[in-house]
Amino acid sequence: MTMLENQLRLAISDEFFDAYSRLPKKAQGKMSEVINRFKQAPARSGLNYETIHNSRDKRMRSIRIDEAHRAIILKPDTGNTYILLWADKHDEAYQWATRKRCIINEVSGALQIVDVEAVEAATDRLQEKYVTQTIGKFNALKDRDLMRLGVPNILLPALRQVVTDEDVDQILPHLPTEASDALIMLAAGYAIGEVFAQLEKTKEQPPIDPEDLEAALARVDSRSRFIVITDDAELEEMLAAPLDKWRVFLHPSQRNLVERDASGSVRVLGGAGTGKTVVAIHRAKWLAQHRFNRPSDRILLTTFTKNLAVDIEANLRSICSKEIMQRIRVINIHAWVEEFLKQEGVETTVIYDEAATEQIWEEAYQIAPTELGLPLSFYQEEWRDVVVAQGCQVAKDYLVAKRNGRGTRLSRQQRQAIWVVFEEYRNLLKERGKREPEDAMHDARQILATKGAEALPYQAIIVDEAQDLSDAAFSLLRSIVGESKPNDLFIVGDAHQRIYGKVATLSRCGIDIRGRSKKLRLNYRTTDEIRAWAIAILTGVTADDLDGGLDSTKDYRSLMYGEVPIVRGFNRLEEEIIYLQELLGKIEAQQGLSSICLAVRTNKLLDTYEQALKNLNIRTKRIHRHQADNPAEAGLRLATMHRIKGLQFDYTILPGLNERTMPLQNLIDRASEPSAKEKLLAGERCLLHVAATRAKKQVFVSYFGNPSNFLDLTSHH
Ligand SMILES: Nc1ncnc2c1ncn2[C@@H]1O[C@H](COP(=O)(O)OP(=O)(O)OP(=O)(O)O)[C@@H](O)[C@H]1O
Repeated sequence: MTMLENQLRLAISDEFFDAYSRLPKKAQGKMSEVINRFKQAPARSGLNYETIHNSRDKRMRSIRIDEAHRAIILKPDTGNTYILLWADKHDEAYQWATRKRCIINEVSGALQIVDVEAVEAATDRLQEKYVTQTIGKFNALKDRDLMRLGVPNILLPALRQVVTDEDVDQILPHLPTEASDALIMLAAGYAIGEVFAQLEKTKEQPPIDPEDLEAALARVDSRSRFIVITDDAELEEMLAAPLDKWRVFLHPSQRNLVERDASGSVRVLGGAGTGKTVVAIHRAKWLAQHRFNRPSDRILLTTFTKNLAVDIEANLRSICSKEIMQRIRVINIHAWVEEFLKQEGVETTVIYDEAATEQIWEEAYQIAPTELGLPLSFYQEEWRDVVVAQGCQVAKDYLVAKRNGRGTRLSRQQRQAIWVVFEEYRNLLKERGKREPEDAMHDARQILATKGAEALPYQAIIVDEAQDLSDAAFSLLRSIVGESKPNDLFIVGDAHQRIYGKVATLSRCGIDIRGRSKKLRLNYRTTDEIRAWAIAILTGVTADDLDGGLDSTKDYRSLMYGEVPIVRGFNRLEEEIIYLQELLGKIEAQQGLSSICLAVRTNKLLDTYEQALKNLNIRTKRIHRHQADNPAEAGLRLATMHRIKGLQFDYTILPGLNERTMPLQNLIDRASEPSAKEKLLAGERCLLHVAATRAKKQVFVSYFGNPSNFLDLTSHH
């Protein structure tokens, strides 16, 4: 009899997969056999379900894996759903089981695993701390409301004792993930109504049956930690490879974005590492599977950087069938535009490197009105921040363009006089068969306007790294997918990570996200120490919400903890290199060099470090633009900070953070006016923020000579 025939079902918790991956290889093999036997016939499988004495949950049983190891399974009193929870050495497995209880939250309906012992200890600690009367931070909140947000009953007394932010930190590790999200928001000062609204819990669940495991497992909160096995092949696969949890377990805030119809375009914000890319990938799959599944349907998943597109495609492949993959096109926006123009017979080279336009700028500058006395850099900034940013094609566009954030005031006549230089620059480019990316996008849009969106197969577009796309890019994407319709655009981004200076406003590009804007708050990548350090780098930087409003980082947290980034200073490069050599040796002894990325501000610096490390016989490997990184390949990863946007590593090493390198002095000196300088400085801070947030475990920062001014701020952390 198979599982389905006798209606017995097996659910597995996310923690089980962690525990399983820590078992010795042989025990893993045995464990798989046990699962298979269970699936054949749970009641008659010959498996011995041992009761666990002193267990806080009477339904916990142990099953023998081999001589030394046991698995813990929840055997239901009623119903047919068994839940596999843990695997470990005999004594440790029993200890785990005695501490835990599996409960169905009576208000939220989620199935939750609570470490009763740890919760009791935390409650005692807080009660001892506040023996005298104090006003708890969350006292005004009703029990029922907290439970609706996912707080288990048993944690309410502890929560009532919370006074300071440190107390909140004590509680967070014991909460189910949906409730930690809510608590972070409450601690950051959100009103309960706002928390309900943002976490989509405005409606109370219908009455909950606290015995009905199956109903509980089907709820979105439970699905962040349990999977009901319906497909044997899927299970095999999950057990065979070390499980990337993002493939299976989505946070409720993530799943609510993925598996849901949207009446129009959606925008998702979230700090570094909150799973924006994960959500984009799952969304593409869901749409291709459930919404746009005719053979001719196509979904475009686009990014700003080429590397990330390559990486995303590899990840997408790991969760999609071949058939679904055929309907999803993953390509960075610039490559798409070049390909499209080529198909349309437009011969042009798109130039991405600003340095490559320098010569042409100088030629155009020859005709600049001398009476204005504006330096070339002024024209270049004005071009980038006003003309290109707002897609000005003719003088009239520029005359009415907004010049927010530009310091020097210009009269109408002056604008007219200046426009001549821009026109000349554009013409010179065209003469040489070249185009700037934004102009190429504009041209592509013009072509589409005559052909109509029906000429293209795309039913939906998903955008990652939206913060680096311009108005021209979004206007083009709108044309590609056609008139507004349900599920048309799904846009994820984070303005704190904007490193190419382009600011778009979606509403100006025909993209209306009102009522469909969401936020992700839990960092799944880095430790909270790295997150806090990287946020401190952003001091003074204001971030927008991609639609003309503001975004904040006050409710952005990580639930993993580790060491604060280590900052070391040296007098000379040679000394820094000796330090790096030692550091690399230490990490290599534990984990191999391929888990480390060394990232620096400029290509020139990268050459310097590469050479120095080669001289020391340290194996290195540069990160390529066109190739997904193969973790099996040996060697320390090397890249510029720009190149690693969207990627991640166990460790990042950020050397050469000297006074004149970060911010890059040559760049800052070119600013023609204070406001332009401010903008460049903010961009440099964002760049360091991006680099620091690539690390999962640890960040090592160093400099030689005088340190970067950005580092001062973080020393207080
Ligand atoms: N639900 C989840 N469960 C487990 N891991 C997750 C989950 N969501 C995301 N992650 C992991 O968190 C890390 C960061 O995810 P992702 O790259 O999607 O974040 P991001 O928001 O796009 O980051 P960034 O903006 O910094 O590039 C990845 O290792 C991913 O696998």
